[in-house]
Amino acid sequence: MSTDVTAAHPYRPAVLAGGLAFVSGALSVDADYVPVAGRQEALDAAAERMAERLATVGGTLADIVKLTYYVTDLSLREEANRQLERLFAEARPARTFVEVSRLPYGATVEIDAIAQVRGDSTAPVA
Ligand SMILES: CC(=[NH2+])C(=O)[O-]
Repeated sequence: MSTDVTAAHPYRPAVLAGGLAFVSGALSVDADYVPVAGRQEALDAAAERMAERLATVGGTLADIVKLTYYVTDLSLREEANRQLERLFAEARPARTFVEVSRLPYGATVEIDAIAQVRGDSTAPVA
């Protein structure tokens, strides 16, 4: 999936502050902002886009300490739990999981994150 990390938005995909990376919410949409269909596919799309945003400040999934999931259907929680196990194994981040009435572009999932970016990152903020 191509990304929107360089697209024009009035916010940055991720911001470094005090050794932490704050990742803007990543939606389950494709490169044309069309909502990704399918429960697992939507979760995976949002996670992939969140990881791309984190990468703009040199972070990886291994750096994540907190996730927040916003979903339009709370019954996605079981699939989201399996996704977390798949992506993070034992290195489990903290998480908040909430149902919301609507998300931008008709997406069904949005994920944001806080990460502790390690190492000597020289990645520019996009
Ligand atoms: C999609 C998103 N992060 C926003 O703030 O609209």
